[in-house]
Amino acid sequence: MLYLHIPFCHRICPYCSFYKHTPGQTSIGRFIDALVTESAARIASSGQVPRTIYLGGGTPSMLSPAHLTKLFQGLKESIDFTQLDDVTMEANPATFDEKKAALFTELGVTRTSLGIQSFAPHVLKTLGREHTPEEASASVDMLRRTGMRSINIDLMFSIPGQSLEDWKQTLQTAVSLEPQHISAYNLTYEEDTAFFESLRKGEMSQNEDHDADHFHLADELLTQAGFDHYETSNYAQPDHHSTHNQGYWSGEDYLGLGPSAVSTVGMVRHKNIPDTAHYVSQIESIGNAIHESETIDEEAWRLERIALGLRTKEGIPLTLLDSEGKRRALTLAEEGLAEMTETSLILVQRGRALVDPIAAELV
Ligand SMILES: C[S@@+](CC[C@H](N)C(=O)[O-])C[C@H]1O[C@@H](n2cnc3c(N)ncnc32)[C@H](O)[C@@H]1O
Ligand SMILES: C[S@@+](CC[C@H](N)C(=O)[O-])C[C@H]1O[C@@H](n2cnc3c(N)ncnc32)[C@H](O)[C@@H]1O
Ligand code: SF4
Repeated sequence: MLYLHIPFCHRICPYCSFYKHTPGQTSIGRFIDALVTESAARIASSGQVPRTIYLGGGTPSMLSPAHLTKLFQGLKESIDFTQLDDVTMEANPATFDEKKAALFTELGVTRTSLGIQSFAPHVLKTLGREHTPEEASASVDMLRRTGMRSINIDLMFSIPGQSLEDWKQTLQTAVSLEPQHISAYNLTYEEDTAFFESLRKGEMSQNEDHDADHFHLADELLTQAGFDHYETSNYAQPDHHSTHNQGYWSGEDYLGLGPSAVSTVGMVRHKNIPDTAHYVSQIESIGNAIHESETIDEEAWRLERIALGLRTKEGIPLTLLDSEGKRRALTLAEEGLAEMTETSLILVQRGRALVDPIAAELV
């Protein structure tokens, strides 16, 4: 698995804590050279043969056709694209036209994840998004017309000012566009964001009842529309589950390259420097941009497997739980929040909305 971080955005959304910035004076050509150099070097030194590639960000779709072509040509020098199961690229509506959409497929992208967030104009405004609902729908149509194998739509819920009816209409519009995958994220107030600051000042407030109501509505409506609710925030049509993201949840090794990207190979986690200018100069001078490294001990690994595994519909193997955890798991089953099989603990519908506090209780 290979993750590549493209840190550029046209505008910074007030809820987003991922590493990103406007391009400013960055030489994007030099950045792409650095990413290609780093990919070849880290693939060779780790012995990892990627089966999936994920281009995230930031906003990879805002790269120009020439820069996208340069990036993919460079990657193809060290990666055999015929051996890949899946190549995902994140895209924002209104950052590509039909010609660029056709180029995505031509270059080898098989799955596009579109950050639509909402189809309600007032919610898009609260989120500081640049696109209109019409542009979002047009982007989905454009990708489909150019033969994209799999289209994901990212949506967000429990946003201040978003009623349950707004959320229902957003879900219905998303379903009517017939994407193969929908991600529905509960808004989180991440530190160092404008939303977090508004929450701290009391200008925004969190409402756990809204969180649960919006979660259950998505579960009901999307499941009825034929989607498999395979992870807390993810719904897929048959055979369109994200293999790359499933790799993260099941604890596979992965390489994460580009500024701020995280890798985990053989219980060692590396994080690249979250600064594009430093990233480029370090790759050019010493060939890597690793900023933090840690060996994950067994206990930390166990806790991570529980927190991520409980989010999936397969649940967690009981062998991950200590005796106290097993006792708590039995209580969860008695309370109707989980199901215990001979080998696994799986959250049932009522428990799935409470996955984070339940995971905290089990460890
Ligand atoms: C890193 S963003 C990149 C996608 C793309 N740039 C965009 O904005 O459409 C990936 C997704 O994470 C989700 N996301 C980002 N910040 C979030 C937050 N604070 N709470 C919940 N979901 C969030 C959004 O749905 C977003 O589409
Ligand atoms: C929030 S998820 C959205 C996934 C999307 N819903 C889908 O189905 O493909 C993707 C984001 O997670 C972050 N991300 C994923 N893998 C990463 C890694 N290895 N290192 C750093 N960030 C990563 C990036 O910001 C990326 O844009
Ligand atoms: S949500 Fe997407 S477009 Fe908005 S700042 Fe984050 S990465 Fe950029």
